[in-house]
Amino acid sequence: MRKNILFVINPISGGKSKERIEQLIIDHLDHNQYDYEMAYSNAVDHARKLSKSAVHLGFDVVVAVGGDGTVNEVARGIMSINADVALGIIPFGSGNGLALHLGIPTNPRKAIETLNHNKIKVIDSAILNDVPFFNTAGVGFDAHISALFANNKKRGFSGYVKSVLKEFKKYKSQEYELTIDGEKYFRKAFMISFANSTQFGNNAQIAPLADISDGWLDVSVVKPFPAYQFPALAWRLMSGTAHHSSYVEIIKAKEIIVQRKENGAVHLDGEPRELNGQLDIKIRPASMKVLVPLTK
Ligand SMILES: Nc1ncnc2c1ncn2[C@@H]1O[C@H](COP(=O)(O)OP(=O)(O)OP(=O)(O)O)[C@@H](O)[C@H]1O
Repeated sequence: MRKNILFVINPISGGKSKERIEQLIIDHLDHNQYDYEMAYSNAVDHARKLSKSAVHLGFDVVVAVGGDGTVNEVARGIMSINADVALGIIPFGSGNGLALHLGIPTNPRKAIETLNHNKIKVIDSAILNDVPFFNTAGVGFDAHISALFANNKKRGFSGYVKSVLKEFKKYKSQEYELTIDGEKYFRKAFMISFANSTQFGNNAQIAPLADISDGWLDVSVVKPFPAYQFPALAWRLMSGTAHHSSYVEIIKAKEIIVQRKENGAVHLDGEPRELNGQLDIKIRPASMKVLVPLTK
């Protein structure tokens, strides 16, 4: 049976031109299987609305052409109406954490070909104060960076690295009270990630043992560390060995309540939100269908 597929293209994600994408879709999508349409998001939250309308209209697949923020909006749009509709991803962001975790090629032609294979993986998602996320959420330094980076017109990896190095010198770790599945943990932390997948993006693995379909989140607490340890920790992230660092503690969780001494930025899939007071994070097992490569 033929399927209807909508491509939701974020024109600004990753600071990358999307000029070629329409032609690549025309050339490489299997037109025997799919009737396609394309739409461009024009502002924050528009991709969610486009995706929601597509599901209302009976589309079978909605594809996010962008990074984790676009994936988040498209997936939220799907989930709000009918979680049986599949999410596709053509990675075009700065980090592309979920796509990289799922093995979706960063080459756009290959990512389009992945859609033709029709292989579905059912993944978990999670909610933070009722807002869904699919890859990682967090508080502390990475949320602070995502808040700064969101106001920076120049997206992309090099801008990100510059912000990280500049802010690292100034940032102060904070105290948190975590209630993880009923048990209390008091931690001073540089940052805390609530990881559904292994990585934030760019293969930086904050929770190397996370499994996106196991019904658990990995809470990864990065403790305060001396500046000279920064390169060693960065190496641990990039080599998938963060769990072996004495500065990293990882706790499996289904529900986490976070109390903070000071309010501060929170990120969901890399996009910042100002959320004050208590944070309540819960896993939603097997709640989203994603088109993935045959090998996954
Ligand atoms: N036309 C637009 N103008 C401004 N912002 C937009 C537009 N369309 C979408 N957005 C917003 O762009 C934000 C960033 O998108 P996205 O996260 O996909 O890219 P990225 O941050 O470069 O990649 P990653 O999250 O993988 O690092 C999203 O939060 C989305 O709401």
